[in-house]
Amino acid sequence: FPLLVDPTPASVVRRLDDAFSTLVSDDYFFEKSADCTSSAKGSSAKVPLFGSSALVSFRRATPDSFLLTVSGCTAEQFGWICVKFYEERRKFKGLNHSGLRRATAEHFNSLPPHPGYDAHAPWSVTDADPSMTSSETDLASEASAALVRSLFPDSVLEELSEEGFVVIDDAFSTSPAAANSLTEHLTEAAKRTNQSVSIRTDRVAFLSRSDARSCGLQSEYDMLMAVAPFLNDNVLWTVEKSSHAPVSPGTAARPLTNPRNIQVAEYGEGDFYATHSDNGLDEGGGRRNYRYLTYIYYLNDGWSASDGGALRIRRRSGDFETMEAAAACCDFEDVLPVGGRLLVFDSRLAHEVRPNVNGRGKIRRALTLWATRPEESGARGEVWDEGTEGEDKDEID
Ligand SMILES: O=C(O)CCC(=O)C(=O)O
Ligand SMILES: [Fe+2]
Repeated sequence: FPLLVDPTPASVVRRLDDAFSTLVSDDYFFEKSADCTSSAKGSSAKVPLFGSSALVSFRRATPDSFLLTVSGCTAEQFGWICVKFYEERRKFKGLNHSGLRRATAEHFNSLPPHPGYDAHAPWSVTDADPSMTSSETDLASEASAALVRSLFPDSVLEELSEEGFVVIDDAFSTSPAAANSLTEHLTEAAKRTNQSVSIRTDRVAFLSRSDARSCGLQSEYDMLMAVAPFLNDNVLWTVEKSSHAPVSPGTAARPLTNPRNIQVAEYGEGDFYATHSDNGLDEGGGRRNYRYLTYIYYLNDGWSASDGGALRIRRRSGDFETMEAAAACCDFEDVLPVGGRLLVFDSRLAHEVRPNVNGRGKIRRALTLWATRPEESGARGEVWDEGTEGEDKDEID
């Protein structure tokens, strides 16, 4: 689909070419290789996730238009590549993205969400951070598997299954300097989400393992990634009658899959997130996505009740259609976001982040990962509202 640009000063063309090169060299989704050309006319890259033939190229078609071409992949993979570019669209300021936007919306309206990545046992750092040596990644993989084993004795697994959530204190000790370094990352990468400020006011970014490493948070990243492999091996998974056929790479025996990136969120003074479910019911009675368990690791040294910012979780609130009904019916527990605390809960449960009211400008920070369970979620595609107001306001310079 064509991406139009008008007018086309040489500097804009260069900037767009550079944006494409930077995107494909920085993102695990793409891979530059010998047969991927980069010339005055444009450049291309492979998409190893979708096999050896998937290719994306970004070329100047006419003096005032660019063409993004995707080849060698299935229709579903094409949809995922469109989503990827759409997520990165702000790097291509000045282009008309309506074709890309339409393809992304079509994808979301007709296909299920991304199933996630295989949750190896033990969690293998090598795949996530190929720039490290194999002895470094072996050590990190073993350390995170051992840590998670120690954090999830049977009593914790039982509590999680009975209550739908469990709080694990002193899971890890993170230096305040590492936590503070996230702010710099958030300034660069971060965004307010597309959700309205009446629902949430935090800022989020997604960190790859090398991003996490650059903030000194690689062990925290590994710990979060190692939970799904541990649970896959240590929980007796029951396949319910309603289950869908397994969606690769999830299987009936090893149902949890991992995303590649962890979310970091910052709540400044007054910031909050209203009652929501990370995987609520949609209009058709299915689930909105594949999320099955939410884990949140808090980075806030010396946080106390008077600072606010508790995560208020509603017991047994997974099957309510509206959050108002869940909040009215279900009693809650307030979990303070104290440093080193790991909270694990059923992603269906209603919860909210109470306002940060510490009064001293202290930022509340958390790392979040959602373990996904494709075959059991019942999700069939997210509802994508093409008319989302204000979505693209900042696209044109
Ligand atoms: O930071 C927290 O405690 C929870 C954040 C949350 O609910 C979310 O990001 O979905
Ligand atoms: Fe949430």
